[in-house]
Formats: sequence, C-alpha cells, structure tokens
Amino acid sequence: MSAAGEPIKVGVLGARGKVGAEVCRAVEAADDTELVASVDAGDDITALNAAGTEVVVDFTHPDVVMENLHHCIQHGIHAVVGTTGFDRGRLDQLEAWLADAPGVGVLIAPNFSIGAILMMRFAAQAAPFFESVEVVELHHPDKADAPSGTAGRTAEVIAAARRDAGSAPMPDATSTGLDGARGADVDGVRVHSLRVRGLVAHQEVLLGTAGETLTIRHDSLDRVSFTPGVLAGVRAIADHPGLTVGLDAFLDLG
Ligand SMILES: NC(=O)C1=CN([C@@H]2O[C@H](COP(=O)(O)OP(=O)(O)OC[C@H]3O[C@@H](n4cnc5c(N)ncnc54)[C@H](OP(=O)(O)O)[C@@H]3O)[C@@H](O)[C@H]2O)C=CC1
Ligand SMILES: O=C(O)C1=N[C@H](C(=O)O)C[C@H](O)C1
Repeated sequence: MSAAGEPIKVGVLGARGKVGAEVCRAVEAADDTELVASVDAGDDITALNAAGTEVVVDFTHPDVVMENLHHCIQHGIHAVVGTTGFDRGRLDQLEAWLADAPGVGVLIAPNFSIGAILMMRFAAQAAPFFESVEVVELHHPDKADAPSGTAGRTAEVIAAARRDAGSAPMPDATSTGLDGARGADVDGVRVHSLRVRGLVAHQEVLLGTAGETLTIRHDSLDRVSFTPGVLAGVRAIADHPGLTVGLDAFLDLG
C-alpha cells in the first residue's frame, strides 16, 4: 500500500516483453498494487505521468533503459529496474540525476529471484576458501547482453570477498590458445556465457582447491521466479530514496 493506504500505482516499461508481461500479471494479482500503465516499444512514455504512476518497473533493453530512467527521475517517479547493462559510469549518471530529485528512489537489481540472490551471497562467502573460482552463466539465445548482469555482479562480489580476505591470484598457466577460450575477465574472475535454445536463466559458480570442488548452481525455470522480488522492490522503493543496487538491500537475509 502507498502511504495513503491505497494500492501502489505501478507502471510497467517493457510490458509486452517476456518478463514485463509476467510482471504485469503479478502487479494485477497483488492486493496492494495497481497496474495503471503498460508501456512498450513505440508507446508514449508520458502515459506513465498521465496515469499518476508512483513506481515504474523497467524490463526493457540496455540501449533504452537510461532514457527511460531519466524521464522517471525528472518526473518524480520511483523506479524498480531489472534491465541489465549497468556499469559504473551508468550508476554514476543515475546518482547525478537523483541528486536533483530528492525523495526519488531507483533500485537496480541484476536478479530478482531469491535463489539467484542467495547464490551470489553463497559464492562470495565461499570464494576466499578456494584457490579457483569461475562463473558459467547459461541463458536463452534471445538475450541481448553477455555476460549476464547476474554473472557480472557475481564476479564483482567474488572479487571483493577475495580482496577483503587477501586471497592470492587464481592459478592459470594458460599461455596459448584461441581468443575467448577462457571467457571474459570481470574483475579478475573468469565468466563464461552459453546461449542455448530451451534454457531460461541459469548460473553455476565453480570453486576448487586441492582435492575438492564446490559447485553452486541456480536455475530460473520460469520467469515467475522474478515477480515476488519485483513486488518486494515496488513495496520498498519509496522508503529508499537515492540509488540502491541489489534487491538484497531490501531483504532481511540475516
Ligand atoms: N533483473 C532480473 O531479475 C532480470 C532481468 N532481465 C533483463 O530484463 C531485460 C528484458 O528482458 P526480457 O523480458 O527477456 O526481454 P524482451 O525482449 O522479451 O522484453 C523487452 C521488451 O521491452 C520492449 N521495449 C524496447 N524498447 C522499449 C522502450 N523504449 N520502452 C518500453 N519498452 C521497450 C521490447 O519491445 P521490442 O521487442 O519491440 O523491442 C520488449 O517488448 C533484459 O535486460 C534482461 O537481461 C530479465 C530477467 C530477469
Ligand atoms: O535476460 C535474461 O533472461 C536475464 N537477465 C538477467 C541477467 O542478465 O542477469 C537476469 C536473469 O539472468 C535473466
């Protein structure tokens, strides 16, 4: 509910997309949210303003999300964002826009599923105890970006945990081979991206040390896995002005 005890007025950007359509269904089904605007490519974004949108949910495309967010921030609309493609430069730009919009909150969440959030947390917890850690993400082939936002974030939290623990660099004697065979280097962590028809969204973190390995795997088998987290973000965002990265900031994970 909003502060006034009314359902939160939600607008969805990317409403006809794979995740956006699922989010629209979830917002309509919940008692404390109301879907007031559904906007997709080619639609007029000012439909959000006309409908009195309080919180926007964006599941669009990395190429358009910044323009969408600039519009929302300028018009005092909170944003809960699943769209990927956020590097440090983009986050800095959002913070600059938000500095001129006191009270407005933006949540950038690389992954809204609880299992994926826990996977990232467990990976960071385990990373300092192993010599080697690599990330393998597996997605449907219609995905726009690689590596996935989740894999990028996982590599960042692994790298931060290893830095904090003073871990040695990971062993890798590779000196010859084909470009790309060792994946992408994200903050010193190797990330491998697979695109396979039939998959939805999956990730493995493989950790190894002398005589043993640990594999942490998460599978989103259906896009409904993202909607409880999106609704949690929608409910919390008005109380968190400024920029937040990661839904875990709004969850009590202990
Ligand atoms: N954080 C998370 O938990 C998750 C994040 N994602 C991310 O969300 C994003 C969307 O994923 P997905 O739903 O699979 O992609 P889709 O391509 O299925 O959906 C995106 C939708 O956005 C539309 N769109 C494009 N431009 C605009 C615009 N300017 N305004 C409004 N709508 C627009 C597209 O229209 P058209 O097709 O005509 O261009 C399409 O309908 C990706 O970045 C993906 O990585 C996905 C799943 C979970
Ligand atoms: O495009 C997708 O499908 C997904 N995108 C997000 C990402 O890039 O991490 C979240 C999830 O992996 C599904």
